[in-house]
Amino acid sequence: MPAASIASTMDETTPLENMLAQMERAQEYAQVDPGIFERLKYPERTLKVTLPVRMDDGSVEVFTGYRCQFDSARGPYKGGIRYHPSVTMEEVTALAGWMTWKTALVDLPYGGAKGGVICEVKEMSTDELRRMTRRYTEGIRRMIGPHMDVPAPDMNTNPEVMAWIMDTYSMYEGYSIPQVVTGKPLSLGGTPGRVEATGRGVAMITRKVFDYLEEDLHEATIAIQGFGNVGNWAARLLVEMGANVVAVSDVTGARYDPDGLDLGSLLAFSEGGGTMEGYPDAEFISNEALLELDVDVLIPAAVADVITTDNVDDVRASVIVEAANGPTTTSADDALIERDVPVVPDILANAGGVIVSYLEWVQNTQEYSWTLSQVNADLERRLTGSFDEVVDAYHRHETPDLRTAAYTIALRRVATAHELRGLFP
Ligand SMILES: NC(=O)c1ccc[n+]([C@@H]2O[C@H](COP(=O)([O-])OP(=O)(O)OC[C@H]3O[C@@H](n4cnc5c(N)ncnc54)[C@H](O)[C@@H]3O)[C@@H](O)[C@H]2O)c1
Repeated sequence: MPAASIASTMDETTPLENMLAQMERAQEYAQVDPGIFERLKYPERTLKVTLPVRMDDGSVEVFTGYRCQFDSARGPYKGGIRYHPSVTMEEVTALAGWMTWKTALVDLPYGGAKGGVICEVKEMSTDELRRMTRRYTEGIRRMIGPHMDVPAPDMNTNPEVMAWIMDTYSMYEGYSIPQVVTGKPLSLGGTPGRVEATGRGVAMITRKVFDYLEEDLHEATIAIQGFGNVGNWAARLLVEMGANVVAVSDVTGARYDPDGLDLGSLLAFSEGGGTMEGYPDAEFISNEALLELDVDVLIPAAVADVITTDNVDDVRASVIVEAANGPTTTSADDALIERDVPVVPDILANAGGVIVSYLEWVQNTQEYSWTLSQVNADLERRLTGSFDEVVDAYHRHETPDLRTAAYTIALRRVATAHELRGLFP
């Protein structure tokens, strides 16, 4: 059983229940129209697709996939596609809801969506993954489109997978439509800066929260759960900013060195296909132990529901920056509020990815391209501006935490769009 599922069964709430509780808590401050608030608790639609795929040995395996479109009041649906054994319709719905609040919080002209396929990519060849991706794209192609719903990468999907989706969609339409997905390879209309955007945003937000707390990021100790796209870029950029990354993990476990890890060697090892379990240096500890390290910053950057009532009392970090979606359950949040531990919520901390996805889509739509420094400057402007808005709302509304402040802003923006558009018909 994957660790993610173990964590969720031990805790009392699911990601969807956590999201609804986060909305309820913010409604006290957002005070949006009760009818609109009721509407915002449910997705507009979710498609379940059955995907028969020819495997390399000639057999046929049948996969299940989903695409949930949560809300489109502010613009086309936007959200990643995840390949993971723990994908469920309920999890995809929560992730689509979080995308809705995230795009609203950072003020992008988008709604929210999410997709997922239940599969174990480590056990599949590239050809099998490509055939599954094409079949999934065929399954959801009536829902997606450059002005309708624009997918992007998430866990275990990458620019190559986006290229297959773009190709399959374009084949059906009869001409090339790069802007149907973001996170594409550079030579297919991808933007410089997209691959590292989420990790860069996490690093920028960590620096920003340190400035806000009037603490020095230089030499601050940092533990990061998950050393995939988001975790490894956040680690590199935080080290560039002078911080001390002392622990990182993947699904096999964590490596810990209180004096700071040799990140270059870890990156080379993992890029060569190595796992934390097989890495020869630094102390090997469990993912659970990483979450409980006495560090300045804890960055969960893997799966949902890892900070729960079971371990929250043992979490000793002074600040938590949520790079993963939904890493903290509602009751764990209550304990962190009680202890005054600042948590930068996922819908703000990991919004760098969707911001640069938006910049990619804008470039594709305008058939024009930007430089890396233009992209990074725009990312920083939007993300740090959103952080300031959240801090302002936190003080102005006297919300219990930054998450409630972020949701208050997001709920009001989405509700205003619904109010202005009116109830159909
Ligand atoms: N990629 C993006 O642009 C993006 C944007 C916003 C949010 N996120 C979120 O960030 C998180 C990580 O995404 P990613 O793109 O880096 O994925 P990834 O697949 O590149 O990396 C995931 C990492 O988590 C580890 N992992 C998987 N299951 C684990 C478990 N049960 N316990 C501990 N570690 C585990 C993997 O070994 C890997 O190191 C996800 O929650 C995702 O939704 C990603």
